[in-house]
Amino acid sequence: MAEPLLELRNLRKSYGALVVTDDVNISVQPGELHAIIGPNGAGKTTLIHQISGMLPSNSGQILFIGEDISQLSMPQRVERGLARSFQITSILPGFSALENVALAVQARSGSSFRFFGNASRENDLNGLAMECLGEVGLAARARIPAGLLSHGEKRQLELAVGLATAPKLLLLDEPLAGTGHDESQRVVETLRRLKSRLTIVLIEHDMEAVFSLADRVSVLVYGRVIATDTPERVRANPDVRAAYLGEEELV
Ligand SMILES: Nc1ncnc2c1ncn2[C@@H]1O[C@H](COP(=O)(O)OP(=O)(O)OP(=O)(O)O)[C@@H](O)[C@H]1O
Repeated sequence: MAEPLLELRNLRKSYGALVVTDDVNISVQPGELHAIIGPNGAGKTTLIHQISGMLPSNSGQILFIGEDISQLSMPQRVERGLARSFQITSILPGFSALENVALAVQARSGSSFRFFGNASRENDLNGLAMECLGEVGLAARARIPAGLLSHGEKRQLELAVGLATAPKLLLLDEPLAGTGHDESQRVVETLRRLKSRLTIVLIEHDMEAVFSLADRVSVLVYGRVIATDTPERVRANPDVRAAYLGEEELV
């Protein structure tokens, strides 16, 4: 196997006596879509927070492209190409879809845009932002105020904002949550397109989507990884099936 793009080594997070992620070891290969599934409260969101730098870990290491990034801040991780999609709550409803993405492009580009005149700067920003919107299938909705987009379109906009940071790896926390059937199909198609050029770590409760998109799946139960394998093998794994009894159906 190639050198992993992202490697979690013995990662752990606890709140007092409650151990939320416990000795987590996961390797994400370049180009793969690696899903992390698990019953409610298994620690999936906490793990994404630890990887993105939103939450410090109690122990363990996070290696990204061979570098130990465990002590880096969230912006430093984004700079290195490790981004998470921003939640709907971070979208500015009064600004158009294009402006939302352009702001994210500007944040990434920092000073490099200062040297352009205003008009050309705006053209460059908008051009890059339009590319991101095009990738998620929202180009036709670029001028609509974000607050007027449907729920599914807002989730696509979150993806575009994530893409604006030019990531090598995108962390996605439940991108299908709250979407209807048609909308979720659109987001799945977008993810299928993105996975051809990006490495993706996906947390998702929609098992149909997970099993159709993922190259490999890690299963987290009570903060521990009980299996990492292809979707077919994970689905057939008796420990995984037992962990899911009474939970979401494993399709
Ligand atoms: N700040 C916190 N303080 C104390 N306990 C917390 C905190 N954040 C999360 N937890 C606990 O950690 C456990 C894992 O939560 P987490 O949200 O990571 O799980 P999850 O797998 O993402 O769940 P879900 O699938 O329901 O979103 C839960 O028992 C939760 O109550």
